[in-house]
Amino acid sequence: QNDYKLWLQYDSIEDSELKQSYLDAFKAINVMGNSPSLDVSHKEISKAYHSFFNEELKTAESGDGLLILANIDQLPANMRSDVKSDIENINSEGYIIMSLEQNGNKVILITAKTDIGVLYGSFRLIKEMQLHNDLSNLAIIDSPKIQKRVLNHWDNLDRTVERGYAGFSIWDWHLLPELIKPEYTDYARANASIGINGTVLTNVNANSLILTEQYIEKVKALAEVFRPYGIQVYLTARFSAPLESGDVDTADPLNAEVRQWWKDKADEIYAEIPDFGGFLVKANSEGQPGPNNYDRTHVDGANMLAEAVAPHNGIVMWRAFVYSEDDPEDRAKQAYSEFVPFDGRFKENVLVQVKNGPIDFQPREPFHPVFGAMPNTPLMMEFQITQEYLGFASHLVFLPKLFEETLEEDTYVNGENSTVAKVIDGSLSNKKLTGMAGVANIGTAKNWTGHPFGQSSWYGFGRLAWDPYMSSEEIAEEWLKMTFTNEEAFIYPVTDLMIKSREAVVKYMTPLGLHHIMDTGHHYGPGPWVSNLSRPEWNPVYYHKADEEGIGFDRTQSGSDALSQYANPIAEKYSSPETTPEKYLLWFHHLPWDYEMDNGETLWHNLATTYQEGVEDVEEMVDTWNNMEEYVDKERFEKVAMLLQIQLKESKWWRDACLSYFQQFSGMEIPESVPQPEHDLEYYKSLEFPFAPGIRPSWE
Ligand SMILES: CO[C@H]1[C@H](O)[C@@H](O)[C@H](O)O[C@@H]1C(=O)O
Repeated sequence: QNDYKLWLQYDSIEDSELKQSYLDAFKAINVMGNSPSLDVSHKEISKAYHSFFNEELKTAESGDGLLILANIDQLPANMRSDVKSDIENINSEGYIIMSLEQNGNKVILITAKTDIGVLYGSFRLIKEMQLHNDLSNLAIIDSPKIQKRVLNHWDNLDRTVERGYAGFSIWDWHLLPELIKPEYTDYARANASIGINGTVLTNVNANSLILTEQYIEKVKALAEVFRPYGIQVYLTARFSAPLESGDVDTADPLNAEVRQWWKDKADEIYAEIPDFGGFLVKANSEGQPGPNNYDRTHVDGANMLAEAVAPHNGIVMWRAFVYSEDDPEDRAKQAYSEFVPFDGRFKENVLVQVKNGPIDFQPREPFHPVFGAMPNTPLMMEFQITQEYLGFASHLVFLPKLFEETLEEDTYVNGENSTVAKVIDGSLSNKKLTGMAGVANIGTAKNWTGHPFGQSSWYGFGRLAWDPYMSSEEIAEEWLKMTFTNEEAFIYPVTDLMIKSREAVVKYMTPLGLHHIMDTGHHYGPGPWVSNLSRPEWNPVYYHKADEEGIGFDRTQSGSDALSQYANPIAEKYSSPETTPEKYLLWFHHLPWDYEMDNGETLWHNLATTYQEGVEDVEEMVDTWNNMEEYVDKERFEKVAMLLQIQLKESKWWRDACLSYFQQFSGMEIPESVPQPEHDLEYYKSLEFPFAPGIRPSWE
């Protein structure tokens, strides 16, 4: 029950002084105007009120302690003038929450330029109470800094979820449009509460069936549930859909009939779903069709779709996650070389969607060099909330810490302080269209995300999409208070646990800049020995390049020269191992096992001790959590405790398997402070995981 409610627990407020102060400030509600979004705002506030105070929220026209909800257009003139200058400072989704005097009464006003702004303000007021903040003198003005804040569901129409570890897809296509599950509304509430305003319902490895009349009707039903919550639906467009429909015999983006097909398709969708968001496209990547099949470019493909949705204010999110034959020696270079030459040639309503790093959602990657390198193209950030490479839903990893690290990185393209966050919010080169996408970790699991702490990464993604300058610590604290309890003796240690969890996973999986050494195609557990996958770039050996000489990927001039895709001073600084941050050492350099590091010890020694530190970090997480029993309900306490034991066991598995494997090449002893591996290498190699389709995608 608790676990289902996510961060919308609305725990009853027990502290009598606090409760009284809230009841003094907030006695009744007056919703001015009428709309579905105002209705759901009213409903949500009433629900929270009842839950906090065990009292029904009354409506009233006036009086002391009144909460007024109104779009600015509905406000009486005197109140409008009270917030006149603030209104100029918010955007169409922003809101104002103000304590005001009215005819001798104290009231709280939530107002905005749109009803969705009022809804966001309503969730904010509720949150102020969840956080136990003071309500007596409110002056909150807030607007999202990024426009398109979108979840990407890698959900297939058969309800498997690619890289999903929390059950099946929540979209019950078979029973739609008739059966509208309460989960759809709860999904919308949760997303609206953190400002997510878009959802791509279908997998980027797309199925063109979703674009047929039968499915559009189902999509429409979901769009209707989401609309009052300010959430637009988007679909993935399979590039070969016109061809597969049988209407035309090509999908060439420069073919007139194909262009017309997409225009007609867009018209058909918009006739049913007038606020349809647009398309997300994975083209010419991992077996997906695309414009290259017809010797056309990504620009040709994206612009064709952009033209089709433009009359309806739709957008196209065109993914930069592509491979290229041009730089076979280094996959990290491929997206840059495929996309940067097209800078400035995409239509206005195209966002190029770029993963945070140049490889693939690793525990740690340097930022993607495309950020900053396409000043004339709107770039959308793509983060992965589901933990494909980070222990699935069995490991506790608070991802906002990872997201924050990327957003804070300095690209230096316009001098110092040209951060990735500024690329994404458009401020660095004055972009009109901005966006951030998160690959969802949501499924039919009773608690939505499998691991109870997986909810915090969903929550944190939403918060960072709203404000990419937020600190991950603040996010963790908010989430913990809203999800569990406000007790300080719980909040401080568990915030700390969450913050450290990200570095822990880096240490016990891929320390010192190692990457993509996970097992075969499912990516669960260690597999540094894997070398038999059909594409060389899918094999761990391609990335760590361990041999008798050393370990690491040389991306300097003497190697793949991927470093030259970054601006100076990065390119210069990272060209020598001495001046490369240790966290990226083996990302950029191939170094001998006895290379001496800052602490005077060899690379091998540091590799081994860092693996061990990762294990010790998890031990600390286990201890911290075990001390929290009195603050958490039994069900969630025990679930997290058991999962942490799995994480501990698997951190040792990672350490032992990787050190056994790498030791064959280093020929050096495992330092004394690190336990000897429990098994021999053959044992680790022999472990098999027959994961279900979805977790292991069908394109492999
Ligand atoms: C949806 O496909 C995924 C694929 O499962 C995954 O292993 C890889 O990380 O990225 C692909 C992508 O982002 O397109």
